[in-house]
Amino acid sequence: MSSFLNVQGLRKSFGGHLVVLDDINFQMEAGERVVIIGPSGSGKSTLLRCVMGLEKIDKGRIELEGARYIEANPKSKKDNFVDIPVRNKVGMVFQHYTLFPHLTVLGNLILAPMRARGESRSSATERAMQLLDRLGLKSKAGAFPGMLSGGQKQRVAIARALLLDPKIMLFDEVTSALDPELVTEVEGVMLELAEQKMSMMIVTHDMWFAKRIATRVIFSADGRIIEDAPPAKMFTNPSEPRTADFLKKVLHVETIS
Ligand SMILES: Nc1ncnc2c1ncn2[C@@H]1O[C@H](COP(=O)(O)OP(=O)(O)OP(=O)(O)O)[C@@H](O)[C@H]1O
Repeated sequence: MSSFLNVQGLRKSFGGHLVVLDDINFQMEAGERVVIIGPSGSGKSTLLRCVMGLEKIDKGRIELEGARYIEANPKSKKDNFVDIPVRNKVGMVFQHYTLFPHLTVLGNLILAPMRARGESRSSATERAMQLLDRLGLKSKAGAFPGMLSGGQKQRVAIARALLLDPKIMLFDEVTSALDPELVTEVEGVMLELAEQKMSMMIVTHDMWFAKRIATRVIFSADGRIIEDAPPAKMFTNPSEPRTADFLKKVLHVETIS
C-alpha cells in the first residue's frame, strides 16, 4: 500500500522487555495533521522518535512517499537499515529547546544545511534570513539562544527544522515547557504551517490546540493505537461517550464541545 507515511508492524522495546510500541500500523496522507494523545508513558514520544529515526526499532518498517527509510533487521539484532537522505526529509521539534548555546540564531539555522546538504554559507544565510523574517525573528539573527524567550527559542527550533525542507514535521510537546503567554506564538507558527498544508504529527496535552489543528486524532495506550478518528467526531459527538470517558480517565481533561 502506498501512503505518504506508512508505519508497518512497528515494535519498540527498551532493554528487551519493556515493550512500548507493539505492532503499530499507521498510515497518513500528505497534508494530514495527526495529533497523538494518550496517557503518560504510552509511547507517544517514542513513536515520533522512531519515525524520526532516533530509536532503534525491534520490528517493522517505515516508509515515506513509498520509499523505505527505516527497517528492522528481522534476522539479527544488528542496527536498523536507515536511508539517510529519505530520513532527512523528516523534521522534528522537541519539548526542550535543542539549540546550540554557543551559536547565534543564524549560526544554529545554517549549520545543518551547510553540513548535511553541502549548501554554501551565503545561500543558507539567505534562506535563513527569509525564514526568520517570516517568523518575525529577523532582528534576533545575531542573538544567542540564552538571550531569547522560550517561545522565541521554540520558533527558532521550528525554523531550523524547516530550513532542511522537510516533507513532514514532528512536534513533541513543543509548548509544554513554555509559560502560558508564550504558547500562542509557537502555536501560531504551527497553525501557519497547517495553512500551508504541511504534513504533521503532533504530540500535545493541549486539547484546545489539538481540536484546532488536527485533521485526525490518534489515541495511544498500552503500546497500541486504540482509536483513530477525525477530531470533530472525537471531540463533539455525544453519541460516543467512550471517547469522552477515555479523555477524562486517562488525560484528566474535560472534552471540548
Ligand atoms: N531511553 C529510554 N530508556 C528506557 N525506557 C524509556 C526510554 N525512553 C522512554 N522509555 C519508556 O518508554 C515508555 C514510553 O515513553 P514515552 O516518552 O514515549 O511516553 P509518552 O507517551 O510520550 O509519555 P509523556 O506523555 O509522559 O511524555 C515509558 O515507560 C518510558 O519510561
